[in-house]
Amino acid sequence: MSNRLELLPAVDVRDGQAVRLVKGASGSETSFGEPLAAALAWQSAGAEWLHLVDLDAAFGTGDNRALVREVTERLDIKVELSGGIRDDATLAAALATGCRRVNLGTAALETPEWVAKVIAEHGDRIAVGLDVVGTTLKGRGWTKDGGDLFEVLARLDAEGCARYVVTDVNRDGTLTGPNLQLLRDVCAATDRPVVASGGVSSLADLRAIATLVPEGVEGAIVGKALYEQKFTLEEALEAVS
Ligand SMILES: O=C(O)c1ccccc1N[C@@H]1O[C@H](COP(=O)(O)O)[C@@H](O)[C@H]1O
Repeated sequence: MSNRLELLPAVDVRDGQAVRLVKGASGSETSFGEPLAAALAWQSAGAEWLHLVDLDAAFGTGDNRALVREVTERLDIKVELSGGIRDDATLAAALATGCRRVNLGTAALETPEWVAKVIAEHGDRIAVGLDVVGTTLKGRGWTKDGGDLFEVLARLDAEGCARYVVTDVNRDGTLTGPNLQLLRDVCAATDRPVVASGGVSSLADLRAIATLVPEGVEGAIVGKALYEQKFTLEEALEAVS
C-alpha cells in the first residue's frame, strides 16, 4: 500500500452532461459541460484516476452507457466506473469499457449472492460503494435504505471484497468538509483499503484525509471543489505528495 493519498477527480454524468449534485438529490444538478472535456482536463492536469459515474443509471432514469464507454476508451488513466451496475449484463458492459474497476452500490444491498459471486470472479476489479447517512446504507440513487454499514461491511469482508468507496451522502456536493470520523470508523472495522468521498472543499481537507492513510484510507474523490475552482488539481496533487 502506498503512503501517498490517491486523488480521483469525479465526472458524474446526467443526461449527457458532467454535473454535480447536492447530497445526491436528483434535480439539484449544476451542469459543467461535456464529460469528455472534463475528463481530459483532469488527465492533462496529472490525475492518475478518474471516478466516473453514470447518474441516470444509478437513478433508474436511463443511462449514458455509450458516452461513459467513449470517455473510458479515450483516457490513458485508470477509471473507476459506477452507476447502475447491478447484474451480469451491466457488469459485463462496464468491465468491457476497459475501466480499471467498478463500484457496486445498490447490488451490494439488494443482491448479495450475486455480489459475492462477482467478487470471487473479478477480484479487485470490484469495489463496493458504501453510501451512508449516519450508519444507514443508501441504494437506488440514495433514495432507499439498505441496511447497517457495519453489518454489510462485515459480510463483504468475509466475501473477499477488495476495496470500499465510502460516501457520506449528507456531505456530498456540499463543500462542508469530509467526515473524518466515519472514515476512521470504517478503517477500524476493515483491513481493506478505503476511498473517501463527500465534502472535500479545500486543500486542508485533502491534507486531513491524507493523515488517515496509515489507518487505511487509500484515496479521495474530489468533485465540486475542482469544478468550482476552490483549488486546482495540480495544487491538490502537490498537497498530498
Ligand atoms: O455520486 C453521486 O452523486 C450519486 C448520487 C446518487 C446516487 C448515486 C451516486 N453515485 C454513485 O453511484 C453508485 C451507485 O450506483 P448503483 O446503486 O450501483 O446503481 C455509487 O458508486 C455511488 O457512489
